[in-house]
Formats: sequence, structure tokens, C-alpha cells
Amino acid sequence: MDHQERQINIRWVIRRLPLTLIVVLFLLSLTSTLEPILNGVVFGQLVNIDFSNLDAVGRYVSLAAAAYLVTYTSLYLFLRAQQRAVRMLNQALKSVYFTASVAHAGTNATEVSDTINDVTGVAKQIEQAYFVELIGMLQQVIGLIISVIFILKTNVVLSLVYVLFSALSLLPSHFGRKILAKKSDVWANTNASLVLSMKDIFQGRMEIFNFKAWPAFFTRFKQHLSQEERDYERMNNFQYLFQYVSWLFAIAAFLLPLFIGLLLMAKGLFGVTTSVILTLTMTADSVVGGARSLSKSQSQIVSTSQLRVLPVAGQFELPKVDDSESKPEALKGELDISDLTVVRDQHLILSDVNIRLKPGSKVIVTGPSGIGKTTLLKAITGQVASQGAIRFAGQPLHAGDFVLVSQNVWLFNGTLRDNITLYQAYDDVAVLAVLRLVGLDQELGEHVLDFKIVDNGSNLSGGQAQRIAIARGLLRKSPIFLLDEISSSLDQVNADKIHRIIYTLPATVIEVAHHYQEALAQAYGVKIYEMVDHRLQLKNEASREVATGTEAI
Ligand SMILES: Nc1ncnc2c1ncn2[C@@H]1O[C@H](COP(=O)(O)OP(=O)(O)OP(=O)(O)O)[C@@H](O)[C@H]1O
Repeated sequence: MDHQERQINIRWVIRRLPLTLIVVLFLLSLTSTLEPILNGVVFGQLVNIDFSNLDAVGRYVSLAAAAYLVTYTSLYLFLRAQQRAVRMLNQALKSVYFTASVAHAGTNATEVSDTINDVTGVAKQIEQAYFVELIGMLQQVIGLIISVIFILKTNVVLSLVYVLFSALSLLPSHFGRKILAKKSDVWANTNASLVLSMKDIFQGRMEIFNFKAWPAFFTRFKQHLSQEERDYERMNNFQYLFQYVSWLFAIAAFLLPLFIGLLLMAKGLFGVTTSVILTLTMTADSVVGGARSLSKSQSQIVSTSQLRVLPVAGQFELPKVDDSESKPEALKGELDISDLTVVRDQHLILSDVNIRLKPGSKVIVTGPSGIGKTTLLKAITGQVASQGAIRFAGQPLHAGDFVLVSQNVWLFNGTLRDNITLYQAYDDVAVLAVLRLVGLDQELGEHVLDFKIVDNGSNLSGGQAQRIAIARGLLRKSPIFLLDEISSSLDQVNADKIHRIIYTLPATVIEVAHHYQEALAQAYGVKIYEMVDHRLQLKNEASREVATGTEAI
């Protein structure tokens, strides 16, 4: 997507529709809006027909029927073309929202469902209150122009009277729209506070009950609720007032020109006749109605302006190409982290962290809870904003250079194969090899690759899930392996086994761990760093040279 496109607007819409469809919509708008003119002609001509001449009456009726048929067929085709345009726009919109949201959404269940609601709910609102209205406006504008031309040709003076009054009928919406938008903003804010307070209560209900804090929370909830309902009522009251004033103006715009027409006819001025009044009354109503629905569509469109601001992709850079292939030359690269500083919510978490790791180095980062170990991995992988430089083989670190295996294993509904390959092109032999390494080739039945993972892995133990995540990482053979508390759910035997594999990988490894096997680390030459005062401090000197084993995987 063009980086300049931050808002869905007419330009955005036009760029996503084929020219032929725009032309078809335009032409069908012309022919589908002829009904008011037909009404004017049909009724206006009534007073001129010689009803004793059956031929003339037959011609009049069949011409009128044909004209109405063309108009309504055009209307049907217009709706079909409009639907095609809406489909194309929806597809583009949802893709944009989805990709932007993927980059910045959180990963816990609530954040995920919020984001999905955003993608589907906001897109639906934009579809109905913007795309449909916008295309409808094209039709309304064309219909309005045709009607105005027609009534001007019928009688200039009297039609100017009609046009003047139809313009006046737009006044309430002109002034009311802005106030309505403000009131709906106020309500949206109080509604958001209410939803937030409900969310907090749902999430923390166990603590709230345990601490007997329910009455206090319920009182707060009721305050939010009553404020929200009050603002909602105010918004709706204003809307009704606004509608009432609009009705009054619309009635005036319909009746006053009719009275003026009758007066002019009575005085014999400007060639006003019964036929002219009949024609203008039937058609000019559509000018008033058209102008009114135009302004209604416009207020709908204005009400979506906040929604139409496209979400900005977060810090996290999505890999643009499939990086699943290993890059042997990259294995030689040094991972150089210099002056890495992270501040979150105005708290300093990392301060000028410097570490340079030779290809194949293995390090453990340890330290007390909350000190910033996970943040270090997040900063390296670009998931949190940081200052400083992270370079690999002299280049900025790219998403395809590393795999990150984190504490919270993400598993999805699919086979074990899918969960390990992530639908990328790896053959079964390679997948089975990594499963063997993590000891999962026997545990999950005979056809292990087809083992069905359901409900985000609820049919697996925590340790099995963690080993799947490690297998997923091992399969990639990336030059950098980042591990966050990978043994928290593993028994000692499996943890040691997996560490032996990891410590002999031909990759640079940074492992964040609260608890680690010191002897094992020493044996494999793993350096241990402790996080102290927002920096890394070497805790041990590795007992032997960094292991760069090439155990096949
Ligand atoms: N999303 C966030 N927004 C703001 N601050 C955060 C966020 N996540 C973590 N922090 C803060 O960053 C600091 C470091 O957290 P981090 O998760 O890196 O610690 P850790 O050393 O990995 O802890 P643990 O061993 O308990 O997992 C903490 O003080 C925490 O409050």
C-alpha cells in the first residue's frame, strides 16, 4: 500500500475500481434516475391528451410503460454494478486492515478478538456508511442535475423558485451535522469507557470476588453505564430535533413554490400553466428529495471520517519474502548489538546494552524477574521500539535472519505438520528429523505429522507445545536462534536433551533463562550474562571455546 494513503477517501476508492466499472456506474446513474422526470412528463401531459383519440392514448400509455421499464431495469443493473464495486472495495479494505492489524495487534485472546472485531466490524461500517453511500451519491448527484435541467427547461422562473426552496431545505443539515458529529464523539468516548470497565471486570472477576471488591466495581460500572446512556439519549434527542427541523424546511420547500405557482398562474405571469405546475410539482419534489438524501448521505459519510483513518503498521516488520531457506554465508556473520536502549512507559528498561557475538556463539541471559530479559529479545527482533543498532553480518537485522522461540507457544488449529512448517515448503523428512530431535516423533501416535492440534493446542501438554515451538525453530536453520524461557514447561531430561541440541547448533544463540544448568552451560562453552542495572554483565568465563558443532538436523 502507498505509504501516503492514510485515509480511505474518494481517491482511494477510485484507485481501486476499474475504469470500465466507473463508466458503467456513471451511465446507469443517468438512466436509473429518470423516474421523477417521467413522473413530471406523464402527469404534465395528462391535461394535454385528447382522450377521445384512442391511438394517442395508446401511444401515451405504451411510451410511458417503456420509459418506466428502461428506468427500472437501469436501476436494477445499477444496484448490481454497485454491489460489484462494493465487493472490490471491501476486499481491498479488509486486506489493508488485516495486514496493518497483524503488525500491531497484541496476541492475547482479548486483544486478538478486539482486532478481529475491528477488521470485520469497522469494515462493515465503512462498507455501509461510506462505500454504498458514496456510490449512491454519484447516482443522486446525477439525478439531481438531470432534474434541475428538466425543470429549468419547463419554466425558468417557477423552477428557480423550486430550486431556491430546495436549497433552503439543506440549511438544517448544514448546521446540524457538525453538532451531531460532536455529540456522537462524546457518546463514543463514554461508551468506550463503559466497555473498558466491563472488560476489566470480566478479566479480573476472580480477584474482584476474592478481594470482595465487587460492590466498588459494580458502582463504578453503574456510573459508566448511566453516563453512557445519558450521552446516548442526548445524541438521539438532538438527532430527532434535527430531523424535525429538517421536516419543517422540507414541507416549506414543497408547499411554498406550489402556492407561488398558483399565484403566478392566476395573474397570468411567466407562462405558468396547470401542466407546468403539475410537471414541476411532480419533478421538483425530486430536487428537494434528492438534495435531502444527498445531504443525508453526506452526513453518513462524514460520520465515518474517524473510522476511515487507516491503522498504521507497528514497529514489527513483516518479512516480505519467504525467508525459510537457510543462508550459509550468513552463518559467518557477527551479531552486533550496540548501545541498545529501551524505554517503556517512561521507564528505562535497557541502557546502552553492548554485545558482539561471533558466529555460532551461545549465551544465556539471566537475571531477576522484570529486569528486562524478554525486552532484550523483543528489542532485537523489533517488537518494541529501541535506540541503538542491531546488525548482523554488517547489515541491519532482518526478520528472516532469526527465529524466536518464546514462552507462550502459538499453536493453531491444524495438523502437527502445518504447525511446524507454517504452510511453507518443507518436506516431511525434514519435519520428522526435527521432531525426532525434540523427542516428539513417537509420543503423538503413529501418523505423527497428521496429528490434529485443536483449540490452540489444548490437546497437548505444556512441554509438548514447547517442544513443537523448538522444532519449528530448528526446522528453519536460521543463523540466529533466540529463546525465551524455553524450558519452563519441560522436565529435566527433555530440557537437558534440547539444550544439548541447541548448544551445538551451527547458529548464534541467545537464551533468556531464569534457571539454567550451569554445568551443562560450562560444558558447551556457553557464556552467561546477568542483567544488572539495565546492562549485560558477564557472569562466567566459558570453560572452553565456543562450540560450533555441526550436528545435522
Ligand atoms: N507492554 C509493556 N509496556 C510497558 N512496560 C512493559 C511492557 N511489558 C513489560 N514491561 C516492563 O518492562 C520491564 C521488563 O519486562 P521483561 O518482560 O523484559 O522482564 P523479564 O526480565 O523478561 O521478566 P520475567 O523473567 O519475569 O519474564 C518490566 O518492568 C515490565 O514492567
